[in-house]
Amino acid sequence: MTEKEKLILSAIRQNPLISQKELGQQSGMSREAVAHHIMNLTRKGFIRGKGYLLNNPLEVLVIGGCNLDIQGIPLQHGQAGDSLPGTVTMTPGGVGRNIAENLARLGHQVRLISAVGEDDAGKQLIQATRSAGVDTSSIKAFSGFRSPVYLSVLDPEHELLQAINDMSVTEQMTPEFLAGCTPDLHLSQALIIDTNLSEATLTYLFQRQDLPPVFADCVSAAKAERLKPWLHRIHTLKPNRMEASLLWGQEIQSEADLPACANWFHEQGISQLFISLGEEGLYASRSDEQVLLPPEQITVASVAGAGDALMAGLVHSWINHQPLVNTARIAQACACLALEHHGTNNPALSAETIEQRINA
Ligand SMILES: Nc1ncnc2c1ncn2[C@@H]1O[C@H](COP(=O)(O)OP(=O)(O)O)[C@@H](O)[C@H]1O
Ligand SMILES: O=c1[nH]cc([C@@H]2O[C@H](COP(=O)(O)O)[C@@H](O)[C@H]2O)c(=O)[nH]1
Repeated sequence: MTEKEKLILSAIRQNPLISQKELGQQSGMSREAVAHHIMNLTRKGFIRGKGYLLNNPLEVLVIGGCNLDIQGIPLQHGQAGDSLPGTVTMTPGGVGRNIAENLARLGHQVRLISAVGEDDAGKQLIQATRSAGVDTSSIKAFSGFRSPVYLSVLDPEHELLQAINDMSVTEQMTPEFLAGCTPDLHLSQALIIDTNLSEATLTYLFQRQDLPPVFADCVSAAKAERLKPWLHRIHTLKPNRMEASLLWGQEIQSEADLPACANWFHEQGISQLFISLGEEGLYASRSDEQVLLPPEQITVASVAGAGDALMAGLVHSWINHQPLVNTARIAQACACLALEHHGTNNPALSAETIEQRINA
């Protein structure tokens, strides 16, 4: 797509009923030149027809992991090295996929770029993600690979004991692969990435000049380090306490350390920082405003997916121009809904449920 075509497409995206004359005035081109570019955009498949209806209007793009989550919870404590009766569940997961699913449930147009294996698990993951309302046309099934699996074992109180991720196919999301599925990157209102992406792929993305605001999820302490060279390119970052300490290079020992930590992130170029503090709530910071939100009193059914639902709430609030305190409350409500559900994502999530919850 040429620069002029990009200009025209983004003006049409803002106002699909815009006239060719107005397009010409906005872009400094003659009406004839505009008509020519519109014809080319239609030919290339970006415009569907009269009225300039955009093909696949994209609000949010998510690039990240798509996993099968297998979770085991024993009924009682036991000895290490022994097996125990309990429940084992299998649900769709993966940080990027979870965020995309939650965003679709919150009512947004969202496309997920991800990689699975050419196997039954991959088919089920794509099907479940599509049923939740996500555009799955950019999830590729790679032959010769198994779909990614995240295996977690909780204790009888539902706290995470240990988890293992087996995600080699995720490495297939190479710069070349991403280049092929992101010609329209500049059209989305936000790009959400997770650190399941390799360092080379993150480097490719962060060096692009057509990035919309980037929301980054650290995924885990082991993977958070991948973001360190790119903090100046990130609009919104959501680390938990451990991940924030690791990136900051100092340990957050108490509440009193949070403002200094947030300042450091803002100095690196982050506009919005949200540190998830587990059962201690959520710390939110923009350069001129900070808030420490106390936790909601809830009964936790499963800890998995809370941070991902929180991230979806952050994107949702940003698209809706919410002030910081509302943003934190909405995002925390999304996280709590995930925590109250047995499984990674709560199908009861919607913009209405969240509004009712924060106004209750
Ligand atoms: N036990 C809990 N009770 C109440 N709220 C919780 C609890 N655990 C987490 N939360 C809420 O969910 C958010 C995300 O959870 P957390 O486990 O910190 O996410 P992450 O996946 O980022 O580590 C927290 O910031 C907090 O608001
Ligand atoms: O290295 C990774 N670990 C874990 C996940 C995903 O993170 C979710 C659970 O993490 P949390 O409890 O932090 O929300 C699961 O869906 C799991 O598949 C992932 O994408 N990559």
